[in-house]
Amino acid sequence: MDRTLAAAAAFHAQPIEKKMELKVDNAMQGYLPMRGSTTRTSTLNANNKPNENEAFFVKREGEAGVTNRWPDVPGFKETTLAYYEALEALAIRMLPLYARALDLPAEYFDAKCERPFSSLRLSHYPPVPAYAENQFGIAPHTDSTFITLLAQNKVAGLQIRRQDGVWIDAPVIDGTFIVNTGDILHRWTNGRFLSTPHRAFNVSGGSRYAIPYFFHPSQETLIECLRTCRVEGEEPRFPAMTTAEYMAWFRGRNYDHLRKSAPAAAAE
Ligand SMILES: O=C(O)CCC(=O)C(=O)O
Ligand SMILES: [Fe+2]
Repeated sequence: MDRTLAAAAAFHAQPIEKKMELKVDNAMQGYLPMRGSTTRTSTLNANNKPNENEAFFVKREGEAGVTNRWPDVPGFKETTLAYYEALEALAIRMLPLYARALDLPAEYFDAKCERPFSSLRLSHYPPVPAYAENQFGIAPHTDSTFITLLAQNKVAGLQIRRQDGVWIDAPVIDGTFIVNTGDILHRWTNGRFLSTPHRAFNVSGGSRYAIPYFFHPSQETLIECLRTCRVEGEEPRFPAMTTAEYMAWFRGRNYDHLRKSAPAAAAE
């Protein structure tokens, strides 16, 4: 955790020209500049201002279609890949908990998440002394994931929205992870599991880094209402879509460099 947070700091400390050499591509690999995203998929808030953060994305090394881009930062590749592997293993170990909680066989999700279509995000939130109206470090949203494993931050700033609509500060507990349920699990369970609304600011006066690991099922896995999540005769609330289809829609809306090529379909 500490080493990966340090790698995030080292990456973002580079001059902007170096970072721009690895500018994010259509597969969401590389560097997303400041204000390069606006969280448009969110139904929580009319997000219309770009997010006050910059980020670097690492995808699953060795996965078909993945060509990670690596900066000239000593140890960066080794550190981030080791962290990636450890978090992938942790997420996979958690799958039986979800399966059992949904009255499914413990191994139900294992084969569907064999090659997780995941990513690691290394974000930098520069200090913003006073956020404007409707401006955030990252705007209110839910993640697209099955689950997100978010290493606890040394610098507070993450807030979570309770079901009654009140935003609360996520408690900072050293050495732990926050596990956020994402939209894929929400859809798969026909809305039974709620994806966690959250947002972040940085009013600390110094830099803030975050290293969420976004865990998704395999690309070809069909996310279709689980049989234990609806009663006989009830219609699924969400159309069935593969992980890859869902992600294409999600990214097309939120990331400026992908907007033109975004598929128009499938808005909820
Ligand atoms: O900065 C944080 O603590 C949360 C980041 C986040 O929610 C995201 O990148 O999706
Ligand atoms: Fe998030």
